[in-house]
Amino acid sequence: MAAAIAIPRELKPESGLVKSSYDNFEITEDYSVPIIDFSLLTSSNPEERSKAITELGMACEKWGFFLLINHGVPESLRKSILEWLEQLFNMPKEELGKLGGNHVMDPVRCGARYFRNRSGEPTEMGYIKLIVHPEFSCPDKPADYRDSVFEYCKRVREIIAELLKGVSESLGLEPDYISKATDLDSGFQRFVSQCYPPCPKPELAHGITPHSDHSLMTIVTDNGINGTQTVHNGKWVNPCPPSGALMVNTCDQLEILTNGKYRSNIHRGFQVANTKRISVVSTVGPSLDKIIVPAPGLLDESHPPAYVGLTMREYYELHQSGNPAGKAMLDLVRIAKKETA
Ligand SMILES: O=C(O)CCC(=O)C(=O)O
Ligand SMILES: [Fe+2]
Repeated sequence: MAAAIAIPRELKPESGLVKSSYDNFEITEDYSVPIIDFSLLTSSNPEERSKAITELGMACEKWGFFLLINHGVPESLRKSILEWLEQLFNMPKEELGKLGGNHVMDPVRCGARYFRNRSGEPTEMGYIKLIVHPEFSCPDKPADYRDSVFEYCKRVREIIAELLKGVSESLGLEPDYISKATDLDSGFQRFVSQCYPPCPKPELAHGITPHSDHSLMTIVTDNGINGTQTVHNGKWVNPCPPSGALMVNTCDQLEILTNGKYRSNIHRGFQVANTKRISVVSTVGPSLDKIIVPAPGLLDESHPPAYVGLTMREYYELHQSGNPAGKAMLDLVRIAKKETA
């Protein structure tokens, strides 16, 4: 039985926009982010593969984030998705809103949402959130892109399944441990996109509330205008992926499953001065009815379970029912450490 959890008031929908202490972190240009070569992770050369798995484990442990190259998603497919989104976000917001519902489990949700600019004023942006697996949902407007969206989502799901195989191995678990423990074949996948308006006053540019994602892993790409920033060592890093590279974040369900060894990363989507920015975010998580708990193989006397189990559905509904700043949602399932005498 999953534990009953009270939702703190500040996470309820009526609370609206959330300010966060992460907003005060400075943005640094001085960094070198981990890059994982997907072709090495799937290489038939055991040495190459083993090295790539070690690098993957390091990236998950030290950053909770990496750039993925040679992933095999055709550029034409990515472009087609962005073309569709461009048309979708050109629709009047009221029309966009009519394409979907309002409940967190509605398969299509879209319309306008808000973030704060630097002076604290709400700024409107377009968004769409689709549930794309195990059932695939996608509006038919604008027409003719459904097959591309389906294909992109399938490719992303396959990449994440392969990455999670490597993650299992990097932890010394069986390659299919995470896939089995999460019932990944029926995993809960979403396709999310946001359209940030250009910011006419660069000094006021800002972004959505810093947060961690609810799933196992998230893959992010954009219309070539980079703006997904990630927290590392108390600073904001803007990784600026090389052309075609995908950004990968580790998420809350992976933190729970690894008992905190691979922690979910805090990130935010940022507005860019004078240019419209469209981000494309794909989250892949456990099957909705699976209760996710720390892997027994990673527990011992000095590493007791650090999180209580919830089903993915419970966790997702809690995560989406408010505006969870930072890791507020994960904090709800964290077990307080026992005081030692
Ligand atoms: O829009 C972005 O750049 C990131 C969005 C994001 O983090 C999310 O949708 O979970
Ligand atoms: Fe996110």
